Amino acid sequence: MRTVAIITAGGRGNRMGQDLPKQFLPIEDKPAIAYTMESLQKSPLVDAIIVVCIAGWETVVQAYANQFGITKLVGICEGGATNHESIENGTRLAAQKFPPDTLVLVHDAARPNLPQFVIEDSVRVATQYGNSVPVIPTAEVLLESEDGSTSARVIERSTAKRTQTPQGFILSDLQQMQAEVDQRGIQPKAPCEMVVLCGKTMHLSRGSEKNIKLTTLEDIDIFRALLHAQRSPWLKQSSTNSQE
Ligand SMILES: C[C@](O)(CO)[C@H](O)COP(=O)(O)O
Repeated sequence: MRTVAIITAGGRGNRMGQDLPKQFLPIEDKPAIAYTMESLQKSPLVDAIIVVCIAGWETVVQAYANQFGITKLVGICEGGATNHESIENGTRLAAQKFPPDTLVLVHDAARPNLPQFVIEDSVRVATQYGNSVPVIPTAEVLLESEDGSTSARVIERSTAKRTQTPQGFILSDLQQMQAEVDQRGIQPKAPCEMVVLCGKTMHLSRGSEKNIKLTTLEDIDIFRALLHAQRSPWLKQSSTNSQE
């Protein structure tokens, strides 16, 4: 079975408050999306990469791919108005190039620090069960708030999971579920939500605290710190921390 990664880089990243979209921000010596593409390029489990990006940025993505040796890039397409529509565009392109039983890994461009074991476990679980979503436990007590300033409800922490990407699916299943939610007029926030909305079970794989999603400027600081820690030759790196 072949595996294709769809990197979603179609968002504007308004919460970052920068002129450049967050996935294109230069961090240390390269743009965020270059780190993301490199992680998937490096994985022996990934055969091909498709990038879904903001209209007009296609040539920039191709230039970065050339610059950073992303030889697995097989296609770039335009994003949609929502994350769901962007994933649909990427899925359509994947379906033009690969057979229906292809394993698809949908990954956020804004997660540039993707550990190899997270890819491996996502592929393992999706191959075994038909889908996968990397998750991490919730360390904090969770309060639900309707108005943003008060709360009267605690969410059970032990069963709450924080979801990440890459989320794995069989290409034909992904297309079927997208058709179903479109027909029902629903816009899921993430593919794992779509699966649940379609009445199916999502299978959990191992995520990592290091698989950070760049959302605010604080996340850039954390990513920089992670890069420095990973580059420190005198520190032993753990890739399988039990908390991850
Ligand atoms: C897919 C995701 O990363 C799972 O945690 C998350 O839902 C993406 O959210 P975004 O608002 O589209 O960045």
